[in-house]
Amino acid sequence: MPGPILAVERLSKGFKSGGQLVPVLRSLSLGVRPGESLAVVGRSGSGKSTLLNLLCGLQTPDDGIITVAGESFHRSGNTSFEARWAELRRRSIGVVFQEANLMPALSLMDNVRLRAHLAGHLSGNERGWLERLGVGAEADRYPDQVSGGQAQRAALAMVFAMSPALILADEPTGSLDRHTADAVADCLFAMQRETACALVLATHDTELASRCDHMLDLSGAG
Ligand SMILES: Nc1ncnc2c1ncn2[C@@H]1O[C@H](COP(=O)(O)OP(=O)(O)OP(=O)(O)O)[C@@H](O)[C@H]1O
Repeated sequence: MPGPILAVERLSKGFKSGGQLVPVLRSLSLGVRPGESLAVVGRSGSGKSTLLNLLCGLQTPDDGIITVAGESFHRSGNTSFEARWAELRRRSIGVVFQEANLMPALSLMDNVRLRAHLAGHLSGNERGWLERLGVGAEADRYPDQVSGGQAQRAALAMVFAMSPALILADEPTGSLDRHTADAVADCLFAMQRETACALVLATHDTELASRCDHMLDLSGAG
């Protein structure tokens, strides 16, 4: 069995409030292997987004070690810490948010091309990713000319076109109606299994969470 793409050891994070450190995550450990998916659930404010931010280096832990695709980050990171995280986000970590973060001045196709190019994975088959995600016909449209569901499919095409080792998805279907959310989730899980990348998905949606291989409930983790 392959080793984990993502490994977290004794991760802790808190925020200062009224001069006191309020713990959000306390000594959390987890691992996700290639092709595996982990749902992160928990009540509002339990730390789901904080965990995802830590897993892509957008926030710094108070303690613990995060290893992504063989690169380890300790709390006491040296001066190359930011640059190493930026490089990992560019090449290996695909991030999907609740709202598709497409460049408004570029067509869906050029958004996918740009993301693949930045990751060093421009293959010439970027239209193929849009087609597989069901938005091939919209490839030449701009983000303000497509629906929320179509934009989110394009955001997924961007992520898969970069051939990531790890996808972090924060409420990826949270802004969509049930029918569209299910269709987008079908695409996400199908492509994730096919490409054998690891997926960490934060959600309030228990139905969506139950489609993942494992579940981590952060309620009471702080
Ligand atoms: N930059 C920050 N400064 C201070 N406190 C913060 C900061 N970011 C998050 N918090 C606090 O940390 C806790 C966890 O927030 P987080 O956004 O991770 O929760 P969540 O589980 O994603 O919530 P939701 O489901 O509502 O999106 C909350 O109490 C929040 O107020």
